[in-house]
Amino acid sequence: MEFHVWEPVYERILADFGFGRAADERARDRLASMTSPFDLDALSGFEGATVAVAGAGPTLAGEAAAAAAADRVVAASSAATTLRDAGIEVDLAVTDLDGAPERLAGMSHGGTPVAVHAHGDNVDALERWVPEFADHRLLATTQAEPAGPVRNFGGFTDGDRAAFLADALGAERLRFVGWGFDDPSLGEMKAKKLGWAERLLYWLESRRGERFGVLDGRREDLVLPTE
Ligand SMILES: Nc1ncnc2c1ncn2[C@@H]1O[C@H](COP(=O)(O)OP(=O)(O)OP(=O)(O)O)[C@@H](O)[C@H]1O
Ligand SMILES: Nc1nc2c(c(=O)[nH]1)N=C(CO)CN2
Repeated sequence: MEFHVWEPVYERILADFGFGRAADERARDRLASMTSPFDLDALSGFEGATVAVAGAGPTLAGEAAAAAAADRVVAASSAATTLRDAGIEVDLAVTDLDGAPERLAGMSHGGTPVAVHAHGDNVDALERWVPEFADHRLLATTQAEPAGPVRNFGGFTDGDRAAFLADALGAERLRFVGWGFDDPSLGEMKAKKLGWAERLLYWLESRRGERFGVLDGRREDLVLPTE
């Protein structure tokens, strides 16, 4: 997604959470200084594919077979390790290093590409964990304006960024596994972030002309983030 398309939505997210753009840019620049450009050609087989987008909701373990049935699997944060533990190959993990960073770093050395995201509240985690990843398997991302090796494909939480990445890689169909928007176990902040994830997925499906099954029965209460 072009940054000028993402930017107005990004500004709304910043305002809603009270996050600062300058802090995101500092984090992006720190990540840029620690990483090198990632060749997207390394992510083959997404073009025209059915891609499972795995979230870390409580239903994930029970839906692992649906992930395995897809052509490609993109998994958010701890969903990547859950699938891995279930014996399912993950083609791309997406993380802001909030959950299971050590295991994700290990997976990168084992061959899994990992999109590592910089934002204003994870600079310490970037400093601590980025050097532990296999450099050539680390795709650096930002929610601010892209700079140097750090890219912006759109999206906010790990899960919806995984979906925007699959879209950018040319996926034909997205199938959501391990997503639960009404998860009562989530604290206030996580629930609010998941609310934005849902809205962003609604935007993505409308841009793609697709209907994501995970949003069935929910659209009437959703407002596009551009409106
Ligand atoms: N019920 C759910 N609970 C938590 N995450 C969910 C749920 N449903 C979908 N997801 C998606 O799974 C992603 C990974 O969640 P996880 O708790 O492992 O990561 P996280 O690093 O805390 O996420 P983030 O930092 O993006 O909030 C979330 O970013 C969200 O997009
Ligand atoms: N500045 C900032 N950006 C974010 C944050 C956050 O806590 N702070 N959390 C995210 C997903 O958990 C994604 N982006």
